[in-house]
Amino acid sequence: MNLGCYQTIQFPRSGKVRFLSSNPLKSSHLKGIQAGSVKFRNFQVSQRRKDVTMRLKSMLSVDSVVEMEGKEGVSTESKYDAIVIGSGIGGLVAATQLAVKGAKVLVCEKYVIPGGSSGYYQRDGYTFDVGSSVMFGFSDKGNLNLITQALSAVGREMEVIPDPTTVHFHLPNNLSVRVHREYSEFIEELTSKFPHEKEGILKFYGKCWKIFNALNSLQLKSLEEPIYLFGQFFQKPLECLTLAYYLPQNAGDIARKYVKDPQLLSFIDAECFIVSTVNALRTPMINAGMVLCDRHFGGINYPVGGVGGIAESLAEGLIDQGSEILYKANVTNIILDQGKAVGVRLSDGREFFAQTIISNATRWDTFGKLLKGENLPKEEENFQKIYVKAPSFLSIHMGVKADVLPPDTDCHHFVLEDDWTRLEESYGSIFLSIPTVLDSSLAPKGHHILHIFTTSSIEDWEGLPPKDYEAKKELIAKEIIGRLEKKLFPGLKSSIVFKEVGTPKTHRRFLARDIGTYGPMPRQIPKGLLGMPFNTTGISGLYCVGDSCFPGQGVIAVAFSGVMCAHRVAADIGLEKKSPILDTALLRLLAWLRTLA
Ligand SMILES: NC(=O)c1ccc[n+]([C@@H]2O[C@H](COP(=O)([O-])OP(=O)(O)OC[C@H]3O[C@@H](n4cnc5c(N)ncnc54)[C@H](O)[C@@H]3O)[C@@H](O)[C@H]2O)c1
Ligand SMILES: CC(C)=CCC/C(C)=C/C=C/C(C)=C/C=C/C(C)=C/C=C/C=C(C)/C=C/C=C(C)/C=C/C=C(\C)CCC=C(C)C
Repeated sequence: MNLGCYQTIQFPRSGKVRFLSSNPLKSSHLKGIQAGSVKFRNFQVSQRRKDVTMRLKSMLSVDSVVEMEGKEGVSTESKYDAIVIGSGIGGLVAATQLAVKGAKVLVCEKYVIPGGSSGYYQRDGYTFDVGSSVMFGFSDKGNLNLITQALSAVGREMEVIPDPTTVHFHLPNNLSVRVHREYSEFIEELTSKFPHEKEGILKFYGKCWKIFNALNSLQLKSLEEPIYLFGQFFQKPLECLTLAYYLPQNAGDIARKYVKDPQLLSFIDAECFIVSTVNALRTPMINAGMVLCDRHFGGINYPVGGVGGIAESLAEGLIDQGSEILYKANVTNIILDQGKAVGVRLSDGREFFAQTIISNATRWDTFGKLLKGENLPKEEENFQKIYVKAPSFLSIHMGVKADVLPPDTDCHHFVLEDDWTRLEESYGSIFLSIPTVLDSSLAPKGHHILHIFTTSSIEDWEGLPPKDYEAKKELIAKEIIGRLEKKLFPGLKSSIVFKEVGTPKTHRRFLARDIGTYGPMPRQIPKGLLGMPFNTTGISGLYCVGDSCFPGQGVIAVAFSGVMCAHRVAADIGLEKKSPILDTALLRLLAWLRTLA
C-alpha cells in the first residue's frame, strides 16, 4: 500500500501494519493496526497528519485512527543510548533488554520484517519458518527459558504447543531413535537399542544433567561483568566451579569415558551435529548439556502461528518501551570517531549516532564489511584463527497433501541412511521439520508443510549462469526429496503442491550472513567454549551479539548472548552497577583465557 512517502507492510499473521518512510524525519512515526484502529505517533505536520488519517481510514477500512503520545522521531541528529545493527533474535533480545532498563535504542534492520534466521515468509496460504524451528528455552519453568523471559520482559507472552518428540532419528543400520519429551522414555528407548551400554548411557546423560542443573541454578547475565560474576561465584560456588570445569571440555571426550560402542558414539555425534553442525568431539560440553537436557526439562515448544511470531512480538515490545526499529535500513558502515564506535551509516546515506553500537551481523561481516579500512583487532584475529564459517544450507520449503504422512508422524526428523561417515558431508544428512503436525493453521486445510534442509557450501552455487543455477537447484532438491520418499514417505513426490528451493546464496541475500553461513564452527578440536568471544570487542563502544558470540549457534544461545550484551552495555552506559578496576582486570583475564583455546 502506498501512502505518499509512507510505505506499509502488513504482518499477515497478526494483521498489524508497519509504516516505513524513506524520509528520515518521518520514518517510524506510525505504528500498529489492530481491531479496527490505527495507532501512530509523533506525526509532526498536522495538515499532513489529517490527510494521512483520512487516507488510512478509507484505504484500510478501519473505524478510527489513534495518535499515540509522541517521542522524538528518527532524525540524523538523534542520539540513542544504543544502535543495534540487525533484528535477529540476538539483536532483538539485546535491544529489548536494554530498553526495559531505560535505554533508548534504535534497531536498524536490512530486511522488511524482524527475525533474521528466525523470520518467516508466506506463500499460497502457507506460513514457512525461514530457518529455526526447534525451540529450546520456551517453557514456563526454570532459569533457562530465555525466550519466554525475553518476551515477558516486554510484556509479551505467546501460546505454545508442546512437542512430544524433539527429533526422530533415522540412522544407518536402521537405527531409529525417538527423543521423547519424557527423559525416562528417551532413556528407555535408547537403552533398548544398546542394552549393553545402559550404564554408560546413564553416566553420559547424567553429566549433561549436572551441567544443566548448574546452569539452571544461576541468574544468567554477562560473564564479562565482574560484580555479577563474582556475586554468582559467592552465592553458588559449586555450580560455578562445575561450569568452569566443563567450560574447556567437549562432549565427545566425556562420552568416550563412559561409552565404548562405536554406533552409540556415532549416535551421540548425530545428537551434537543437529545443534552444532560438527560431531561430539568438537561440540562444547556446556552446550551439549544445555540442549540434551532442556528438551526434557522445559521441553521443546512451538509457538502458535509459527516461529516468526517471536521476533514480531519482541519488535512490538521494543516499540512499546519507547525504542525504535527501522526496516529496510541496510547498515554499510560503522562510524568511528577517534577509534570509538559512535554511529552507523546506511546504504541510502542516512547516519545515526549513539553512545554504543551493537552488531547482530556475524563477526565476519562486522569486522570484514562494516568497519572499513580498520585493522582487524587482535581479539578478532584470535577468533578467526579458532573458528571458521560453517557451511550454509540448501533448504526446500514444500506444501504437500496431508494424506502422504502416516498417522502419528513426528514434527522433526533427522535422516542419515547408510553411512555414518557422511554425517558432516554436504547433502549427507537431511533435517526435516513438519510444523503443521503441531500447528495445522500454518497450511491450507488438508495440507502439511515440509521444511527440508541439508548442509551445502556457497562454492557449489557460485559462478553458474541463471539457467544452470535453477537446473542444479531442481536436480539436488529432487534427489533429497527422493531420499525422503524412499526412507519415510512413499508417494511424497506426487503429493507436492508447492515447492521453493533456497541455496546458500539465498541465505546470504536474505539473512545478510557472509557466505550464508550457519555460524562459527571450530577449525580443529576446540577447548570447549573457552575460545568463544563474548560481547565486547577490540573497538571501544562496539559490541557484538548473536551466534558468533558465546555460546554460539541456536536461538536460545543467541538469546543468552543478547541478555549478556545488554547487561554489559547497560553497565557501560551507567544503567547497571560497574567497577572500572574490576572490569579491566576481568576483561584482561578473559582475553588471556581465550588465547589458551
Ligand atoms: N535453521 C537454520 O536454517 C538457521 C540458519 C542460520 C541461523 N539459524 C539460527 O539463527 C540464529 C541466528 O541468530 P542471530 O541473532 O545471530 O542473527 P540472524 O542472522 O538470525 O539475524 C541477523 C539479522 O541482522 C540483519 N543484518 C545483518 N547485517 C545487517 C546490516 N548490515 N544492516 C542491517 N541489518 C543487518 C539481518 O537481516 C538479520 O535480520 C541462531 O540461533 C542460529 O542457530 C538457523
Ligand atoms: C567466565 C569464566 C571463565 C568462568 C566462569 C564459569 C561460569 C560461571 C560459567 C558460566 C557459563 C554459562 C552461564 C554458560 C551458559 C551457556 C548457555 C546458556 C548455553 C546455551 C547453549 C544453547 C545451544 C548451543 C543451543 C543450540 C541449539 C541449536 C543450534 C538448535 C538447532 C536446531 C536445529 C538446527 C533444528 C534441527 C532440526 C531438525 C532435526 C529437523
